Amino acid sequence: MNVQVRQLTKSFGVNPVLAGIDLDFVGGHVYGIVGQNGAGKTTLFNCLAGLEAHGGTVTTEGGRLKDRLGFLQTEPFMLSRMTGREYLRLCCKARGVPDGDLDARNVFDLPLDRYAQQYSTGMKKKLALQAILLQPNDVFILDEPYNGVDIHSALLITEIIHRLRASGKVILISSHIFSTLKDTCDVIHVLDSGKMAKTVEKADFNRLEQAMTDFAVGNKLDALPLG
Ligand SMILES: Nc1ncnc2c1ncn2[C@@H]1O[C@H](COP(=O)(O)OP(=O)(O)OP(=O)(O)O)[C@@H](O)[C@H]1O
Repeated sequence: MNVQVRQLTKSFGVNPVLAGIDLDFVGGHVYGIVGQNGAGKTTLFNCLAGLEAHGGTVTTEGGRLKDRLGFLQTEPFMLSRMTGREYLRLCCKARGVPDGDLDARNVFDLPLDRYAQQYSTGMKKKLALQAILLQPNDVFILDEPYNGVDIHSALLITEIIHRLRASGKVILISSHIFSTLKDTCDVIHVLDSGKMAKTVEKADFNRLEQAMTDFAVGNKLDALPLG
C-alpha cells in the first residue's frame, strides 16, 4: 500500500503547526521523521491516523488508511482493569482477526495476566506494539518506538522493523536518536517550522548527522569548563 500526502495543514487555534506537507510513502520502505521538540511530528502522525481534523489530503490505493494502519503512540493509553491479554484480544477483535495463541506470540515476554495500566512505560509500549503486529496492517506509524524500552527489546524492535520492510509494509518512525534512524530508515524527512525542510536518502545520513551535530553543538559548550 502506498500513501500520498498533499498539502496537509494543521493549526491549533491561531497557531499553525503543519503548513502544507507533501509526502509520498511507498511499500517496502522505512521513513524517519525528525525535527526538534514541538516541530509537529506527533501532530503529523495524528493527522495521518485520522485522529485530528486537518486540511489537505491523505490518499491510499485500495481502501482507507485507518483500516490498514497500526499506530504506536508515544504514550499508549491503557484502560483500567484490563489485562495485557485482554488488551491484545480487544485489538484483534476490533480488526476482525483471531488472536491465536497469545502466549506463543508474546515476543516481549510481557506479564499478560497483569493489568496493563500498571505496566511500566516500556512495557506499555511493547504491549501496544505487539497489538498492532497481530493486526493485518500495511502501514505502521511508530512514534518514538524505542523510548523507554530496554536494550533487548530495542534490538527486537529493530529486527521487527527490518522484517516489516522486507514484507512490503510502509513504516514511519520518529526518533530523537540518530543511530536508531540510521539502522532502520531508507529516507529521513526533516520537519522544521511546519514544513518538510529536507529529505535525505540513506547515502547522505552521515552528512545529515554531522550537520545536525554542528547545528546542535556549535560553540555552545565553549563557556563550560569541560576540559
Ligand atoms: N492539542 C493541542 N493543542 C494545542 N497545541 C498543541 C496540541 N498538540 C500539540 N500542540 C502544539 O503543536 C506543536 C507540535 O507539537 P507535536 O507534539 O506535534 O511536536 P513533536 O514534534 O511531536 O514534539 P516532541 O519531539 O517533543 O514529541 C507544539 O507547539 C505543541 O505545543
